[in-house]
Amino acid sequence: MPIATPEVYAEMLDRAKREGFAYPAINVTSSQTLNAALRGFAEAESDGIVQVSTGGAEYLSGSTVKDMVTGATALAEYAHVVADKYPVNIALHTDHCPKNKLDGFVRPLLKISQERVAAGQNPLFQSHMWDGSAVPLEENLSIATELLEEARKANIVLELEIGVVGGEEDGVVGEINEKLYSTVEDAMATVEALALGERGRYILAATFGNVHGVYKPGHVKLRPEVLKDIQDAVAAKHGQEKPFYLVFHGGSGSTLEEIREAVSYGVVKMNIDTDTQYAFTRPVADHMFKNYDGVLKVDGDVGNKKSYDPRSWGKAAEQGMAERISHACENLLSAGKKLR
Ligand SMILES: O=C(CO)COP(=O)(O)O
Ligand SMILES: O=C[C@H](O)COP(=O)(O)O
Ligand SMILES: [Zn+2]
Ligand SMILES: [Zn+2]
Repeated sequence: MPIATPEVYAEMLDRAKREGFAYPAINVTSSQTLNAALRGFAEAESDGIVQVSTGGAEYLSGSTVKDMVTGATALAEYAHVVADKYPVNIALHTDHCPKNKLDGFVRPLLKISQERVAAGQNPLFQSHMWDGSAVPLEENLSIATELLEEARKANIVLELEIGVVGGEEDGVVGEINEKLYSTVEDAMATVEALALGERGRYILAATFGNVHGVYKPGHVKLRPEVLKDIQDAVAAKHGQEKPFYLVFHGGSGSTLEEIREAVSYGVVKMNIDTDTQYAFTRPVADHMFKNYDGVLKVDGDVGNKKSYDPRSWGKAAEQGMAERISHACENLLSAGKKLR
């Protein structure tokens, strides 16, 4: 299928909320991890979301070039070509973008899509995230208002974040505190500033103890009921059931119970990176250890071309990552639900 059009993406999100499932959103950093994601979604017969972080985009441009817009554009153009060969709908998204990177990432990408739409084409990406969790809520929502209008002009969905996700991204490392839980007041202020879709479509990363990465059991305390409280409070005031389309960050390492409970409160997108990174790298480690004297020229020998050809271990890596993604589709109940 071609990459999801704005209409198909809207239908994907609406259907997920209506039918109570969510899409995995998989971070990719190369054509190969993208191919793995497409394969994983196709094998699960699930539509899905592929996303690029600012660091991923920089890496994609070439590790010495380091230009986020170049890398994100290249990945998206490549995806627009190869996605055609898979029987599922894939939306392209960009992940966490803090304030100091907006001018070098989300704003120029929005401009590229606005130009495409003005020329009668579809946008390059279907959604972008503005991560204002490091600035005060008022400023977060004021920047969100401006970006929502720009996104609307390009038929793009905006993701925003209230509360803070733990881990490297938001600089909250090691500590678990109340900032990791969004409040009903934050949610009310969000609706005040952005309405509920009438001024442009957005999805909301409301946090409930989420932390990026995988930790030993007991470290992360997810409280999905925070999402229910937020949905119920806004529903009571605005008369819409489950008003927000919610995003679950830090999906790696979460239990099936936590995932299913969050989905039941209106999560439509769950980000997974760390677990799929491991699933890609694990078979490579296996290959290198098992073929030690093939990938290395041990004791003056010549090694084995078949062992060090990047395709030989790359295929195993893709398969490992694809399997983890199919598993995520089952956990999130998107498996078997591809639109058409
Ligand atoms: O939230 C994420 C990307 O935005 C992914 O988090 P994990 O690496 O914990 O899965
Ligand atoms: O937001 C978290 C994702 O895992 C992205 O990570 P990254 O910035 O290292 O690419
Ligand atoms: Zn954040
Ligand atoms: Zn995240």
